[in-house]
Amino acid sequence: MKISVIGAGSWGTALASQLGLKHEQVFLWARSSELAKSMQQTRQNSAYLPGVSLPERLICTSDLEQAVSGAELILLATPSHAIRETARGICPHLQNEVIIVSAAKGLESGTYKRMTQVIAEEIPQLADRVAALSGPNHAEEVGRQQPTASVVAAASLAVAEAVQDAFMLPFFRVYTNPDVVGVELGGALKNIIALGAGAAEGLGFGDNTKAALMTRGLAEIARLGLALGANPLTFAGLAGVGDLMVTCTSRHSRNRRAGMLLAEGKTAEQIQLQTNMVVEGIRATGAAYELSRTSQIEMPITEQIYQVLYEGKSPKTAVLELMTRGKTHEVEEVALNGVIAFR
Ligand SMILES: NC(=O)c1ccc[n+]([C@@H]2O[C@H](COP(=O)([O-])OP(=O)(O)OC[C@H]3O[C@@H](n4cnc5c(N)ncnc54)[C@H](O)[C@@H]3O)[C@@H](O)[C@H]2O)c1
Ligand SMILES: O=P(O)(O)OC[C@H](O)CO
Repeated sequence: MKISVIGAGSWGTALASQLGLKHEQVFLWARSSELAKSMQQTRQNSAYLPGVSLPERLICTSDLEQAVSGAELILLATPSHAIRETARGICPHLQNEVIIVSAAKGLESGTYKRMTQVIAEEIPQLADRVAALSGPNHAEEVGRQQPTASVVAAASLAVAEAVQDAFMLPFFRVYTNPDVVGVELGGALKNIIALGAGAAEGLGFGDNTKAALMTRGLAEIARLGLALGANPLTFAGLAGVGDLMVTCTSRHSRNRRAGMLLAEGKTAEQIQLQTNMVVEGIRATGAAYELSRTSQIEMPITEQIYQVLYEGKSPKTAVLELMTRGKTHEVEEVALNGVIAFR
């Protein structure tokens, strides 16, 4: 089986190196020919995942046609803002039976679409063979083969199981879930709450504050998810609370670190310029804020983080406004297709 990983950032590199342990023909495509050459020679991606050795048989290339032609499984691991152009770029080189997996966690700016929707639009002939991989997965730990659980979502069980089979290793356990909407929204929206958790930490607040943000953050993620057609139970799983926990607390999280910089008074623009790595939560906040307005869903934490990122509000004021907003109930049950969900 030929597998291609498109995008040689931290996540693409970690997943390619994992797949290279299991499959004979694995290609890792980097946009930069220098990076591809250096990875091929040194067996390291020192720019994005230093300290992780790439398996000998992994082929690193910047030739897109070489990477994808004849592949049976293609993993798109660029940042979410590059997924549309990446899907468009691979399209002419594809064979019919290929499965495309999105590893990106974000929503498209302007359209607010999920990544599998974007891919299906660009490669319509494969719309029923597109899946999303998500969960509490930091590249730095997967690259070092630390026990990790992940979830693959696809409308077709056969597609989800094919991806599950391709990725399963003793240190990487993959579950399937038919709820593509919930899995993708969980992965994209937790980054917003992680910005808040980092900001709270940067302001000197402790564990109570972080727990409150994570719990109420999950409530608003589930509220929007429900409105957009997700199964609310997905948010109790790996792509929901699992990823929220890891991103809000891990030293590896770029979104959490970005939040800490917000607390120091840095702007979103300054934070992006300070790192070569993507901070998905910044764009996701804009998308979620617009979605919450059009769906008339209350997302107070997202709204405050939006105002900090895009309107210059101070994180301290945002915390005060969250704490002093009108009183409300914690749990409101709603019935949805026979499932009891919490609002
Ligand atoms: N890093 C992780 O631990 C992790 C885990 C799970 C999911 N993800 C998700 O995976 C996606 C990629 O994240 P990452 O951590 O690998 O990012 P990264 O910042 O480490 O690397 C991004 C890579 O994408 C490349 N890139 C940027 N713009 C591009 C474009 N227009 N076309 C092609 N390539 C482009 C960069 O050159 C770089 O190689 C994100 O959506 C992220 O949320 C990351
Ligand atoms: O480093 P972050 O904040 O982009 O998070 C990476 C992954 O999404 C964690 O699951």
